[in-house]
Amino acid sequence: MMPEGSTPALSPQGVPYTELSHYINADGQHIFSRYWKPSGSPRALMFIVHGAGEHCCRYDDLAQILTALNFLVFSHDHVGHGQSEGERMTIHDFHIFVRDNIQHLDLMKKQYPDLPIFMCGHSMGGAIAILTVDERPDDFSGLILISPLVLPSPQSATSFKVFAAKLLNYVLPNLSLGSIDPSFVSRNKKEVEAYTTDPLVYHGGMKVSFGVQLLNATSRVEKALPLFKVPVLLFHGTLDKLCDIRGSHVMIDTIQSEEKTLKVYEGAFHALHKELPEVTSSVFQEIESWLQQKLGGTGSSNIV
Ligand SMILES: O=C1N[C@]2(CO1)C[C@H](C(=O)N1CCC(COc3ccc(F)cc3Cl)CC1)C2
Repeated sequence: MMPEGSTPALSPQGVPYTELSHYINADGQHIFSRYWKPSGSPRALMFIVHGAGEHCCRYDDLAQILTALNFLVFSHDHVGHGQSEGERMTIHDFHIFVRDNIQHLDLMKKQYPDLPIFMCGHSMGGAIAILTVDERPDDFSGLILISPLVLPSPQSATSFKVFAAKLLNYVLPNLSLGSIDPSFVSRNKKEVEAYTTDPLVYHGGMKVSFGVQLLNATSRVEKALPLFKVPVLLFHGTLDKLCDIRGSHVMIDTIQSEEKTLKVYEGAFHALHKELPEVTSSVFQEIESWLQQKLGGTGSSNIV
């Protein structure tokens, strides 16, 4: 029974959190979490980190591929996103995303203390992933990045816009910089349609204050790269207009990891895991073989 007079906390969609898997972050906010479990006992954990304005349930396809490899996949909606609490796409310090990531990581390490852990981040989620691994390098066996935010794209952050954003942040932090153009997300029309019609995706404008936090993130990422040693598998499309492919080239040239691979997809847009079939199937195959090689041996459900 709920204590006298208190109503159950509801998700932004009006669902009681008692009915949703979630954890409570350091600010007391309900963070919607998601788990995809393999049929057999898991041989490793994969922590998926979503990007700006979207949510973790958009990673169902990737999660299915991974559970078939006997990975237990877990993720959550960042504060201000999807089914988690918090004003939509509003953050006063980018590190909050990293802090909440580490809390979820520690919850899962407690439950599965002996399993290797990998992380996969897309776009802004790539920046969050890089900064999470940078804080806990010994906790991760590898990092997969799908068009990560390392350098802001010249479109979204011209030097004037950067200057204006930082100045405006003091006077009009809630001014909108405009919303993400769905046609930049993918060449796959069905995926653009899915993105545009997804009620859990935030389609409002990006606040100046959020843009400034993203710029903070890119400078923190650039400072972290020279000390980065975890194995990395990177993917980027040459026609990505949302996150500059130069960021992935800078990353692959700067990190100290012995194992580092960058796969470039000619002509591809931003969300490579939701691109034209030949791109997305190639990305999933590359991820599968990279993980199998990291874990040594097949271990997939079909016995060969
Ligand atoms: O499938 C997917 N992918 C998504 C959506 O759905 C793309 C989105 C995502 O994370 N980003 C795309 C937009 C980009 C804007 O960047 C800025 C804007 C203003 C500014 F001042 C400084 C920067 Cl850096 C950040 C990263 C996740």
